[in-house]
Amino acid sequence: MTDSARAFFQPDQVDQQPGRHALLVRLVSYLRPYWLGLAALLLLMAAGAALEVLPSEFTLRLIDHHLAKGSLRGAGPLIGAFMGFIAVGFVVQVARYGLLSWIGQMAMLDLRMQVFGHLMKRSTHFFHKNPVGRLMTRVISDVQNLNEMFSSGFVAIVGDALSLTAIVVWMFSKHVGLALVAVGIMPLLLISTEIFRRYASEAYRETQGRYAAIQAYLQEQLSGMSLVQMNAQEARSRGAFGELNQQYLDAFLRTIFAYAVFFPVVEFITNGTLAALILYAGFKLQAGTLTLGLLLAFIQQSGRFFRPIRELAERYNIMQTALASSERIFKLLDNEEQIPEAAEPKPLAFREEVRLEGVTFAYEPGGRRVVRDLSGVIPRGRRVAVVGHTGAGKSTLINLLMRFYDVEAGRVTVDGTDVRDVRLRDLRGLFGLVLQDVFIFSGTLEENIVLGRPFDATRLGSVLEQSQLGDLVARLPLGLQTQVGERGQKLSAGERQLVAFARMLYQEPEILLLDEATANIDSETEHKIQKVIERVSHRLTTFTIAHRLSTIKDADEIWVMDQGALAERGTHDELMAREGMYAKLVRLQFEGEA
Ligand SMILES: Nc1ncnc2c1ncn2[C@@H]1O[C@H](COP(=O)(O)OP(=O)(O)OP(=O)(O)O)[C@@H](O)[C@H]1O
Repeated sequence: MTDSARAFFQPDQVDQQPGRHALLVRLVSYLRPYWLGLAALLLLMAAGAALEVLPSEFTLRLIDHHLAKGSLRGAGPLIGAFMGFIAVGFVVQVARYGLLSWIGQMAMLDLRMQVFGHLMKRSTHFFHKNPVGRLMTRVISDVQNLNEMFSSGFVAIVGDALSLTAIVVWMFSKHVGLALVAVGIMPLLLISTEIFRRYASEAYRETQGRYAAIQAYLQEQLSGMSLVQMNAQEARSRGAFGELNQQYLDAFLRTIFAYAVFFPVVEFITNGTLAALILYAGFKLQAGTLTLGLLLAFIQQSGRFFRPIRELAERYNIMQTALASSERIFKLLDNEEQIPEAAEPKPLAFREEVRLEGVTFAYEPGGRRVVRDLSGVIPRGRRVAVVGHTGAGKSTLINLLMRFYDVEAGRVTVDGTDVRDVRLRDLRGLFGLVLQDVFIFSGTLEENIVLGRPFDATRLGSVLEQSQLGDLVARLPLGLQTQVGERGQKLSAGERQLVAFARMLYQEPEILLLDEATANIDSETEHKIQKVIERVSHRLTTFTIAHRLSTIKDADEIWVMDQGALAERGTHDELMAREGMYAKLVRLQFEGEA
């Protein structure tokens, strides 16, 4: 992998250590709509905690009151009550689990929708900087981590704390000495948990970032697999993937090491405490100040007592992962890279012209100017074509017209109104865009043409005919209802382009923006399409970018771009007579074709 690619796929590091408090406060705000459910959950957890001590109470009574006397006579009500409590405990557990999952899932749904909605408003620039796989991790894994935090971290810690309190209260109420021995372990456990936490948390954060990097790389490689295979780049791809995986593994091994040491240490401490408990009880039993039933009940209870403390580190990790996830999600939600909407949008009317006035633009602030002081008019109903060398800035003009980017200097106007002063959707609604790279959604052919706009069978029929798609539809057994596959893979490149044409015509735009739009179509179909364009361009305004100059000979005005500036403009005949850059381009192409 090259250094630049490596940098692109690196995990997006969060700038600073998270302000935990602020993160938690912000996270909790997502639970606010479900406060009633949360209150019920708290009650259920309190009931669950009270039920925690019941088995020990049962052991104690059964042994001391019945078994110690060598008979189970009269134990019926005790056993009956215990069974009853088990049934109640069962219902409480089910309700608690159900409610917990419901609240968690609802909050996650809200958050996921918010993140997706936020992504939809980001600018093209933002998407060029952030790999798709990484953004997918935000919406899927990171949000899922938050759900884990809610169910296994945050709420579980509250549940554990309630259980611990119930157990400690029970222990002290039964035997202060034994209770002190059991509780005496706590500082030791807490210290070892803290040491573990410090070591593991950094490695854990890194693991998460590395994971997102693998996902981002994988997504890109899978999308471009045919290119990889075509160029025999499998070994290189595998190498790069291996490198990312190795980094993930290294980080992961560090967390595993922490676990490998931590759990035996905790086991050692808890077993030691159990031994101390039995030793202490031995003396007390001899002295007759303790019953066997109480000792067994204590041992039983101490198992429940250690479990939450032991799990604290696990819960902490879940919290840590989730906090890192929330930090990344919030960083994304706080990203404001978007094309700003006008504060007081003006109405948009296109009756006369779209005008570029001294437009200058660079993709990166302070970077190379891709368009330089360019002025031009696209009058309504006219056909303007742009030609020029590769990289001259032709497609960039489309980006500026549709406001995928904003100009650095100068302005773009529609009937005198700056495009920055009108609503984005109004502006973009003016244009119908057909690019060389057509994006097709999975779904049916019809869905791809109508694209969520109101269905109109007559319009669809006319569009099919105009875009020369009718033949294809007639050939397909399911016609318009044919599934086109992911990114339209079941269609040929030319067919995809015809679909893009149909989609654009169905939209009924006022201005057609065509960027190399007929590049993938065979000559015969292209000829037909040119006829369509010609026909619609009598009622619509067209702005065409073309490499094949024969297709734009009839344009009302041709702009010849050179390194971001307009080198020449005029009709085909005028430009040919000028013997300048355009004439040279035409001649070159003519010779090439000959
Ligand atoms: N998103 C981007 N970020 C940075 N630079 C870009 C970006 N898109 C395009 N460029 C650069 O801007 C310049 C103009 O690109 P543009 O796509 O407008 O050229 P073009 O004239 O349409 O070329 P072609 O005929 O090959 O389509 C190119 O040098 C390109 O490298």
